[in-house]
Amino acid sequence: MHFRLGMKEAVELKSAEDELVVRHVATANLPTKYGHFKIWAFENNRDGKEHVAIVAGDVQGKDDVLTRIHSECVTGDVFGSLKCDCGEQLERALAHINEVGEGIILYMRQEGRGIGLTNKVRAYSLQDQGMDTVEANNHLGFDDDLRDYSVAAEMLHILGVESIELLTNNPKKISGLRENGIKISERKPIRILANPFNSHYLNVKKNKSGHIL
Ligand SMILES: Nc1nc2c(ncn2[C@@H]2O[C@H](COP(=O)(O)OP(=O)(O)OP(=O)(O)O)[C@@H](O)[C@H]2O)c(=O)[nH]1
Repeated sequence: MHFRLGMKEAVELKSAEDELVVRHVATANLPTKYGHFKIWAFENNRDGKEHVAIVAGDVQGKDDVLTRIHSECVTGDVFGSLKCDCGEQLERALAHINEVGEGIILYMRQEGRGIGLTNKVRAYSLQDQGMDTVEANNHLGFDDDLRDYSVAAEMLHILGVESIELLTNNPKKISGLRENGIKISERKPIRILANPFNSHYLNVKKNKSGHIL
């Protein structure tokens, strides 16, 4: 059956769609070495960026859902770089959520704290010359951290969780999500052992960027 929309309804529908930043595109099964998950694909209507949620169990309508908001780190997540703590945190989170049997990882395409992969490599090159992670960003003309959590919050709203326990050491993630209407019942620390290549980076995160380490 087809309905023809009047001009007024069509305009109202268009503006409601325009307000949605992100839309859910597809969901599929994702068996992994950490356990069996569902993968939800999302697309940002404004910048076309693709983000995914990795979900264990049925989280719709649930409280205190164990959740990690993970920003993309190709070097750490894919290549096993020892310069940061990203890859290990992602693995820990996947294993932990699988153990609990219910939870969410949002994998946000915010590479390099939002500056992108090429600029992160530029920043790494400056770090090779002695700058720390914050100084390198600033030298390139960027703030330390360009991330915003409104898209992540919208994805959590679409997944239908009531409240979350957030796996993070970063207080800005907590305030950024809360500002966007997400209830966080608890922060769960995510502890990683330092190695000789990332210990300076972790100290800078603690002393300059406010991470709880
Ligand atoms: N610009 C820049 N980005 C980096 C560097 N090292 C790692 N990153 C990025 O930092 C981000 C870290 O993401 P997350 O692990 O989700 O966030 P976090 O701020 O460490 O907070 P938690 O892990 O939740 O405690 C990723 O996007 C990495 O690509 C660096 O030296 N410079």
